[in-house]
Amino acid sequence: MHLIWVNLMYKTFERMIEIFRDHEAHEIADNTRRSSVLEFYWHYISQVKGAMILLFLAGSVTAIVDLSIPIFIGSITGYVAHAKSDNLPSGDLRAIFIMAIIIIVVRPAIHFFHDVVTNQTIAANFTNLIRWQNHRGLIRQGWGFFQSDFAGRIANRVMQTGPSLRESTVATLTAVWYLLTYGVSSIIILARQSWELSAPVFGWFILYGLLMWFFIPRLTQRSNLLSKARSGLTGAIVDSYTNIHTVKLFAKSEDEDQFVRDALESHTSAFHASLRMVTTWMTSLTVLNALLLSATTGVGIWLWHEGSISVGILVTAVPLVWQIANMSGWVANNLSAIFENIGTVQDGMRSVDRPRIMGDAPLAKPFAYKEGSIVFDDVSFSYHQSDGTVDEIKHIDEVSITIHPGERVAIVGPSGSGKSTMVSLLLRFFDVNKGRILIDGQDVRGLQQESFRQFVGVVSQDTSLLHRSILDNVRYGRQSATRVEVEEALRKARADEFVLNLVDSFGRVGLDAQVGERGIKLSGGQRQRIAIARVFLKNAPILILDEATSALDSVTEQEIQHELDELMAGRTVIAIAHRISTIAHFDRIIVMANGHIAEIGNHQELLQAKGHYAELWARQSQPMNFRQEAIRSFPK
Ligand SMILES: Nc1ncnc2c1ncn2[C@@H]1O[C@H](COP(=O)(O)OP(=O)(O)OP(=O)(O)O)[C@@H](O)[C@H]1O
Repeated sequence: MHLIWVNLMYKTFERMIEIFRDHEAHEIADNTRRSSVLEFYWHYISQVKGAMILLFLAGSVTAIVDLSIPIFIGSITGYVAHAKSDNLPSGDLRAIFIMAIIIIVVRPAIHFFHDVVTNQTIAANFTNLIRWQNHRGLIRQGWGFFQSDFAGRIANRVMQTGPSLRESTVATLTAVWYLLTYGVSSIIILARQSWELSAPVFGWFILYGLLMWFFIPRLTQRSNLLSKARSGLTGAIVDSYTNIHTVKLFAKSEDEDQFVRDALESHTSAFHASLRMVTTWMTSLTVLNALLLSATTGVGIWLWHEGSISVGILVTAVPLVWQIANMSGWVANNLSAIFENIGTVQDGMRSVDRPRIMGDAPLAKPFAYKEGSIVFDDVSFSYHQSDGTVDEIKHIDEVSITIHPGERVAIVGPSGSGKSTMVSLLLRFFDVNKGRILIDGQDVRGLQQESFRQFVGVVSQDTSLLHRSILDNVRYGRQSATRVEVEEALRKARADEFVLNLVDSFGRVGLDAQVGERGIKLSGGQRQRIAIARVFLKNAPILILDEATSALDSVTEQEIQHELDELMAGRTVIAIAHRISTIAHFDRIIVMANGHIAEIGNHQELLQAKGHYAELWARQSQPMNFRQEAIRSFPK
């Protein structure tokens, strides 16, 4: 029965902050400008004001209750010094009784309240509210955003910003506020007895303030550098693990060691620099506290000797300042943690508090599908360089083409000629620098991106899968699909057989088997077939096939090609291919060279033109002729 009440009480506190609250209104990445640190803090704190006010009140009451203890010690000493042991006046007895109640009941109760608000209400919920909102903002960033940073570093920033922001806020509201409440009250209490007695505490506060003024900016700056070094280190390590295949393949372990070693060395020296500052700051405080204690004791004894204060006041003053000295170490620890955490938050802001790249325009409209026409109208585009400037090279150069509804168009051309970039522009992963791209007469820049991408099925070159089950991966094409529909899509993509035999390390089989991070437990061809199954399931009216069957053996490719041809019927298709034989039957073929359209026409027309395409065709046919020749001349 008791347990139920205890659980209920904990639950009440745990539910005070709703992590997934009203998130659309709180997306920081929607900001068009970057926030200051204070604005960034306020953005999150303002969402949990109630809990923060409770924490603030609990901290204030704790300081006042703690303050009463030296006062009571002083009072009791006073009573004992003047009264006889068998005859304590009833007023003194009452005061001792009140002190007992405060120590035995009130103090534990208020500490419990403080802890329950800090731990149950704030710790987990506030941290994860920040992480959730930051992740939501980041995942909506444009593709280009993720291309220009380490995934590990971005993840580290999302993970670190939450706890650091929470810890620094809680420490400010508890430690700093405690010291202020306790210290100012002490000065008032001592000054009411004698201003000389309060002078050391007063002086201590001024020197403490000066120390803070000197150390805080330096601590912040070094913490910033430390945090940056930590993110860089995580990024370097994660990058090695992510690309482990390349590392092994090229026997680059030594080089990778050096790469991570460099990052670790930068981190160590940033750490040393930060800790040097912390050690100097702590030592200065210890000296300051020693001065406070000896000055208060000296002044107190002198005043008592002069007869200006009683022994009770002297016995109150010494533990009062002793508590300030004790706490100042704790507060200093908290302060250095606060600034280390502010540094981490500032580092996190480099990823989290960024204007959204390639977000929807403010008045973006939902896409209205009509018949699937696509127009590239005098499109030019250059990628941005890592310093944010636009590359001088035109990666797409004044391209104009109209693709009619239901038309199948192939794009061929040498590597780096801009084929995939054309597709990225159509999907609005990047914005054109000149011209416009229209789908069904609607400029993609004025459309809600998710609304038109719903109508486009894409099999891309990079067929990495999510670390989830086969079922979840295929359902990425259409969440509402039934298991039977998923099985049918897998059958069409010739993936049903190998999926049936899949077993993961937890014994899950078939559709429920997990595929491993980025699908590495599957072969390249198997991953590609899962990606094709997704597109079968999505059943979108516009298809983009970027080297969709490049990883397949020729038998499987032919089998799937038949299903793909059926899927393509009546849909607008753009297919990128290196193997021309797979697209020779398309309605039109575009030959790209250095970002522009070099040739355009159907297979026959392009062969007759005797240009790049004809040359490419001849080259690709050659090995086959040679092979056939070889087979013919093979001894029977
Ligand atoms: N994210 C990027 N940032 C900067 N430059 C890029 C980026 N992606 C591609 N490029 C450059 O744009 C040019 C065209 O690349 P694209 O990927 O469109 O070529 P492609 O014809 O699809 O090549 P492939 O056949 O090898 O896939 C290349 O010079 C490439 O270096």
